[in-house]
Amino acid sequence: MKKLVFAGAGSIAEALISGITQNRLLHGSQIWATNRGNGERLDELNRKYGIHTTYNQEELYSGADAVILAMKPKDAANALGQIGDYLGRETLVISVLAGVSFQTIEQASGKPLSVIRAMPNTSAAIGQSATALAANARAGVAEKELAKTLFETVGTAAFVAEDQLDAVTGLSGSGPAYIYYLVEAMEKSAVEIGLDRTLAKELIVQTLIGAAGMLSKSEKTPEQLRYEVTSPGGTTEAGIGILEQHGVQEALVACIKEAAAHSGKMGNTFSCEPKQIGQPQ
Ligand SMILES: NC(=O)C1=CN([C@@H]2O[C@H](COP(=O)(O)OP(=O)(O)OC[C@H]3O[C@@H](n4cnc5c(N)ncnc54)[C@H](O)[C@@H]3O)[C@@H](O)[C@H]2O)C=CC1
Ligand SMILES: O=C(O)[C@@H]1CCC=N1
Repeated sequence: MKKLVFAGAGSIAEALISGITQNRLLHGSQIWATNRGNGERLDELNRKYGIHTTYNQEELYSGADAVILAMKPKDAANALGQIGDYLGRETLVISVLAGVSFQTIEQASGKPLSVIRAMPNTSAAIGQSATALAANARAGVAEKELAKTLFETVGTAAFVAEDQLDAVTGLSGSGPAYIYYLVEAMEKSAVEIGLDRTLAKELIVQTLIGAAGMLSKSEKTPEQLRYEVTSPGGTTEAGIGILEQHGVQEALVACIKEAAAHSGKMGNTFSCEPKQIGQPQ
């Protein structure tokens, strides 16, 4: 790949740019980005990663091998309406938009496009995303390979059916936020029980890394691993008893189901006049 374009320059675009450049799949000079009008943000990305930034659509899209749609779903109809004219048939469109279907993307662009939908997460910034991908019927073997290589550079990547993507979004797209929420509570309580904030952070982070390593390397289920920590009549049992009283596991199940359902609804915030695919613009 010679030229990769980001339409949208927010959190997920930066996480991907960071992971892609750190892992040297592409040099910053091969990456281009634009946003809705925040020039300072584009300057920041240019300084940090050496990428090109522009509001000139012709310059942005010409010769692009792939364009990553990385704006909010509600802004995508407008964006696709504008950029559809600049996308060549050979340009692969990669959408990270939560909940927006292939059909909607093609209708909004008014063009038959090779589209790959991807649901990464922000851990792409350090090469640790868990990404699920789905390809439309026009995306061929080479396009799928390109997308897989791109997302494997920033973590793991696997193809799923399009109808699985809302579930993936609720689970692993939003997933890092659930973990950070838990860590916020662990940090708050650590200070309240008398630990130094810096020490607490080190202990929490290593505990997470260790638990993630056990989940990944051990053949035991999470439940078995939890039982091994929980000495009868001990501290873990006392603590988990409080989580059970508060219905924390049920709350987490409801959280993930709600996030997945919301992903499905996000596609509906994308409203556009359907264009006839294949008609001249
Ligand atoms: N933040 C995350 O962890 C993840 C986000 N996503 C998806 O990525 C997309 C972006 O999310 P964030 O980065 O969190 O949002 P954000 O709000 O941080 O960034 C959105 C960017 O899109 C730009 N934008 C808006 N309209 C535009 C237009 N017409 N043309 C070009 N750029 C335009 C904005 O200026 C901004 O740079 C969403 O669709 C979301 O569903 C997917 C996976 C993870
Ligand atoms: O919160 C969101 O809608 C996006 C999609 C997955 C993670 N962030």
